[in-house]
Amino acid sequence: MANVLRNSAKFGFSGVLSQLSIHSRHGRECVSPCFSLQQRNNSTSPKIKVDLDNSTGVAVLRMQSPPVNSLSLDFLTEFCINLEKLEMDKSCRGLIITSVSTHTHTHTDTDTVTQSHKTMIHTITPPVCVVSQTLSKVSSTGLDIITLPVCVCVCVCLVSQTLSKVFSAGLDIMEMYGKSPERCGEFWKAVQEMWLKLYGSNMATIAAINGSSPAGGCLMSIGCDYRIMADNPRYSIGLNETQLGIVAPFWFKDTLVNTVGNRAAELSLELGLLYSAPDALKIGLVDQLVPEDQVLSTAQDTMSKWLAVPDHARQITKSMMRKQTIDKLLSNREADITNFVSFITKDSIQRSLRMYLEMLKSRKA
Ligand SMILES: CCC/C=C/C(=O)SCCNC(=O)CCNC(=O)[C@H](O)C(C)(C)COP(=O)([O-])OP(=O)([O-])OC[C@H]1O[C@@H](n2cnc3c(N)ncnc32)[C@H](O)[C@@H]1OP(=O)([O-])[O-]
Repeated sequence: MANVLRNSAKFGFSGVLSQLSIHSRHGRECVSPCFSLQQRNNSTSPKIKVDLDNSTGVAVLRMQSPPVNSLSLDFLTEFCINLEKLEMDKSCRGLIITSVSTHTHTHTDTDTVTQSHKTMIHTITPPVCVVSQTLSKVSSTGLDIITLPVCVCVCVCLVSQTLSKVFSAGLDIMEMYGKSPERCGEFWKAVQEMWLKLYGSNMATIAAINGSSPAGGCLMSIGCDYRIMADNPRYSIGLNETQLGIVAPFWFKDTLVNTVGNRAAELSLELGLLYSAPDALKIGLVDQLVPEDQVLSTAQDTMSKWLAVPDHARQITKSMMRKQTIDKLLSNREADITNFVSFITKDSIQRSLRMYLEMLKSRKA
């Protein structure tokens, strides 16, 4: 739809119609899907797993980037590639976004070292199991120095933490802290791209929020058409940027206003509020609460209702509702990047981010 929206500025509303009729996947032949396991297409990348059920036309995209599904440049790039692939796949009409509820990420790596040579393994999150022909060791630190015999082949097996408490912790703060202006600009462009692709998607999109969803995680959720959240007192959702001393850009704000209305958005943004699930439901930040173990099945049931509406009618309506908001960013993209870079690289903002990171770590300790 992003393309359709872009073109529609040129062609007017009838242009949207004709564009959509070209892009419409099923027109009026909308069959209420049953969620069988037939013809399943799978795609797994390190941080994201996608299962597309061709019999229903519904894809489930699971974020699986420990420890908290933070949105790094790599993550966002993978996310956008997956979204684009699904968007181009005519058999895919609906997308559910969720986090893996219990996650076991296995990674193997090999290395050759000489006697007494100390190898530092950086990229491990605990618990970690390091296995070699002569060594078997468990580390709880995630950062270990091991001494190995001559030319031994090391097999590193990583079993990561579960992600059961988090949908997404939002933008990866490490991407905004201590980075060059060029890198910050590249990162911000990827954040824009994620939102443009999601908010303008032709697919019906549902966020199955099975964990906390602050800041960028909330943006991803409100970028979808519908939100179902686990009714768990530990989870919260909201655009809490001001709590970090940073400012949510206009298109975060616009998306929130479009979701909860001006007054609730004003309170929410200025105070950087994180809402409990019931409070999020009360202001309309999420549409439905369900027990945690029913989040995905409810999303699938709900999706069948969305897909019972003829695609072209739903897409044109979505376009009418979102086009203005999307166009606003499209016509200010470069200025928005420049603005973000000059803001985020300021000493005072960097200090705020460092304090926030320290707070996160001390809270953990
Ligand atoms: C203009 C810009 C707009 C900005 C938009 C944004 O999205 S700004 C983003 C706003 N986002 C927020 O304000 C959310 C901040 N995060 C949280 O509130 C909590 O982490 C949680 C509730 C998501 C999960 O609680 P939990 O008890 O399950 O987990 P835990 O707390 O123990 O964390 C585990 C590890 O992950 C680390 N880490 C965490 N988040 C981030 C991050 N975004 N990035 C990077 N790292 C992050 C944390 O430091 C810790 O590292 P350590 O010590 O192991 O090296």
